[in-house]
Amino acid sequence: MATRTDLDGRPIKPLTICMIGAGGFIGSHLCEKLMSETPHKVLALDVYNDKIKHLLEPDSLPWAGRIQFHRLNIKHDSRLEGLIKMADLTINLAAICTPADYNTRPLDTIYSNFIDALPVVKYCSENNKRLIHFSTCEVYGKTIGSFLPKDSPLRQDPAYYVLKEDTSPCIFGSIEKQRWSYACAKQLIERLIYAEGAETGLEFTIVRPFNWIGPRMDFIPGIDGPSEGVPRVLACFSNNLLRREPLKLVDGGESQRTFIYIKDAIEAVLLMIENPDRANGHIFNVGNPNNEVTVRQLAEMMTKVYAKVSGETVLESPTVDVSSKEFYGEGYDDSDKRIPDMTIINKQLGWNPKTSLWDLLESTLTYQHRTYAEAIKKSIAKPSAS
Ligand SMILES: NC(=O)c1ccc[n+]([C@@H]2O[C@H](COP(=O)([O-])OP(=O)(O)OC[C@H]3O[C@@H](n4cnc5c(N)ncnc54)[C@H](O)[C@@H]3O)[C@@H](O)[C@H]2O)c1
Ligand SMILES: O=C(O)[C@H]1O[C@H](OP(=O)(O)OP(=O)(O)OC[C@H]2O[C@@H](n3ccc(=O)[nH]c3=O)[C@H](O)[C@@H]2O)[C@H](O)[C@@H](O)[C@@H]1O
Repeated sequence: MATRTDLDGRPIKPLTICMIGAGGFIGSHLCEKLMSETPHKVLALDVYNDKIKHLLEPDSLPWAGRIQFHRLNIKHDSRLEGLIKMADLTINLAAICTPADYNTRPLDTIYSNFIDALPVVKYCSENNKRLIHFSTCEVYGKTIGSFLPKDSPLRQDPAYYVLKEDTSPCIFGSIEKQRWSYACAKQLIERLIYAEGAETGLEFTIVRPFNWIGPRMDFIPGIDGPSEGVPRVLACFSNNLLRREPLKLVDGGESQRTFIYIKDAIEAVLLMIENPDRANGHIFNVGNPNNEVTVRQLAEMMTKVYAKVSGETVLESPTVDVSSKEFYGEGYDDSDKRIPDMTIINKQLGWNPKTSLWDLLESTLTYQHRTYAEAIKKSIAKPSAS
């Protein structure tokens, strides 16, 4: 492998990275990238490893020896500090991060996103280790514009909706709206990390992902996850399409999101890893402002793309409306619109997303069809056969 250089032309020394939550969606893509394109070593920590099995076995893989899996729960495992000490850099991805959990399991959500992250921050700070912590775009909550009258011309003014790391406020709903337990816990851990940076000199970078999507995201209920489980929207809609059911639009599907292809986002994380002087002390939005749609438009586009990649016809009624109470339960609320400002990441790392929503859905739904269509057919056929 040729010597890698950073954005300032300096050679990059091989690093040892302690990656917590490496077995999840983002972790699996980050491990894949680090193994195939860099000389860095990864200590991969997680409770599960199904999504990175292909990187761990067999022993003859070209990167064998550079990735080591440690099955552990950071809630209660004394090995954590030792592993952080062994590494040059810690990346913390571990979290409960599906909206269906925020209002039904708020205690677990708060513990996972705040309390369980505390020792990680402490060990990094005490041992002078760099930390890249995964937060979320949900810390912005609702836009200022959402409080204006529906017909206010100010709603068209980006100052009222574009989300900027150093100036936008964090606007959450009332305590009864337990959906915000996640955003609030993430906000507090961000504030703690920032304070460690200011008071004790912790070298940190905070990442705020804006709806990263792609293969291996979450699970398909009843196939590789619980039948009653509710994953994030990409997996919910994929599941509906695979089962030839209408896609469920929560509260009319009017909320807006910007979706980014996981592979574009991972490029940004790699730049952060390899350019500490440019990334330390910063909070970065990582999203694709050009890929904005309403959830209804996302459903329509996924329906069209899935018909193309699977060769199946589209249902007569491809979508159905459901209330948020019915779908998520009491205490659900929503972010209205999420457009990331890209000024800081552009200035510090020169990074820009590349992939259009259509293209990322085409590659992702091709993967979903190839991975799950047969298993779904079998699971549907089973009950009637028995
Ligand atoms: N995917 C996105 O677009 C997105 C958006 C915003 C924020 N994030 C944040 O990025 C991070 C990773 O997200 P993801 O989409 O990969 O989620 P994910 O659920 O796929 O991955 C999280 C991983 O952490 C592991 N984990 C959780 N608690 C643990 C514990 N106590 N000990 C050990 N491992 C534990 C889980 O087993 C899982 O494999 C999370 O912090 C999430 O809040 C992701
Ligand atoms: O990915 C992100 O950036 C963040 O956003 C997600 O939050 P959200 O975008 O609300 O979660 P999704 O489950 O992906 O839902 C997106 C929208 O689709 C809607 N939805 C979801 C599922 C469904 O079947 N139908 C449907 O209309 C939701 O109500 C919501 O408005 C999660 O909070 C986190 O994983 C993460 O922090």
